[in-house]
Amino acid sequence: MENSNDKRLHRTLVMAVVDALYSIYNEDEYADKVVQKTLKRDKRWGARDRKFIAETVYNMVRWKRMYNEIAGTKGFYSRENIWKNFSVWAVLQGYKLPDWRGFEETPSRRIKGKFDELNKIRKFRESIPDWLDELGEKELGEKWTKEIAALNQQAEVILRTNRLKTSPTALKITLEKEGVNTTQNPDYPDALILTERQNVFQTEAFKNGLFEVQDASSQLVAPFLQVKPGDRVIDACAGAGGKALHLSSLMENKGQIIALDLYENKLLELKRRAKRNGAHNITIRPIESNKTIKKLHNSADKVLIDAPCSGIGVLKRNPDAKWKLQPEFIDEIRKTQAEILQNYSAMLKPGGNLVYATCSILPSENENQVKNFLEKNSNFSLVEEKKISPSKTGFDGFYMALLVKNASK
Ligand SMILES: C[S@@+](CC[C@H](N)C(=O)[O-])C[C@H]1O[C@@H](n2cnc3c(N)ncnc32)[C@H](O)[C@@H]1O
Repeated sequence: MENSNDKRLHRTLVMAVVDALYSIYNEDEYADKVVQKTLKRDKRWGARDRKFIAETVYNMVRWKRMYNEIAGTKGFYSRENIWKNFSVWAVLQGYKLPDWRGFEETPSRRIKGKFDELNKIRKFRESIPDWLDELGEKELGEKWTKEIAALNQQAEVILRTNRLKTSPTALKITLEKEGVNTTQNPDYPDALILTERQNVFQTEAFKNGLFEVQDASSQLVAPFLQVKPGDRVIDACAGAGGKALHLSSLMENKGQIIALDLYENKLLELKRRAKRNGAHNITIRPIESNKTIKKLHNSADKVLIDAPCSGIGVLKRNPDAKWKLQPEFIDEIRKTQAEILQNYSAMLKPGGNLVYATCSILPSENENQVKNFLEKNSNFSLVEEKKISPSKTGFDGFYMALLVKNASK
């Protein structure tokens, strides 16, 4: 906790934070979208102002339960309650509270005492709902304590070099010329990690398709499928195409990638991104019914199932998901995962590779799904699996399993 008396709060910035939180809590809007919109509100805001708004909103969402407990504001989110939570945040950050209406009776010493007390209990310390804390402990045992702590750290901004257009070394130099400094990590060959958080979508390098923003763990999924130029690949849950674009780059634009998803709007976004990336070997196909899948039976050399999941592995990126996720949703998504794995694996040719991946760290969405699938499908075998731990890597939590469909059956 910082304790500097010259830290001052600026009313317009605090108002922007309160408005943003109001939208996130009451209008069911995603935190990242709300922050983006809020930052556009005043062109005079400089880099420090923008940083204050973005970081404060994320931190207040991330530690919401802790602030609710201290401020006594559980349950509903009137502006008055958001101001109360804000004053708790400000006291804990060492701000000298200005003489504004609403701040007069803030009990600074009691706030600090209550914080120390609650900090001893994991569900308060990590600011998560009871059910999530119970589920994490049930599934991961002792490991949960470290993982949830890591998932509460702010995510770094990571770029994936588009090798269809450039190399990581060349991109690093190009970005430096645009004022964006990055570092490399030998474990993630295509990745450039920003040394300082900034908006990279405005760079010419981005507009020219030289990179995409993609977490380091997520960058391990496409290479795990072991594609080669000329393959026919199905990306069965392609969404807006983070992995499909990477596959295209690994395939050097040769062969074919069929990108499927239930939602056409996501695939249309993929198409726009593919154009910017110069990725010409991706065809999009919305899944209209089981017929779409049946027509593709036994047709692919490689299948990627980047399955819909709880997203618990990417909480550092989406802290509002802690409040939006419901246990019933996770129960449903497990059923969907099992169905997808069973039905979509049939699109693979004998001898082909299948990768099942999620951005979850829960065994029930990961290795247990694969184990159940293998028990029912003796014509598949497990080649390798990777469980990516946020606490060990500092990046998102991911799971990926490489399966092969036996050639003889
Ligand atoms: C983890 S996201 C995919 C992310 C994407 N592959 C990427 O790298 O950017 C899972 C995707 O599965 C899609 N989905 C959900 N249910 C599906 C189903 N039954 N069949 C196919 N896709 C589905 C969702 O719309 C979502 O885009």
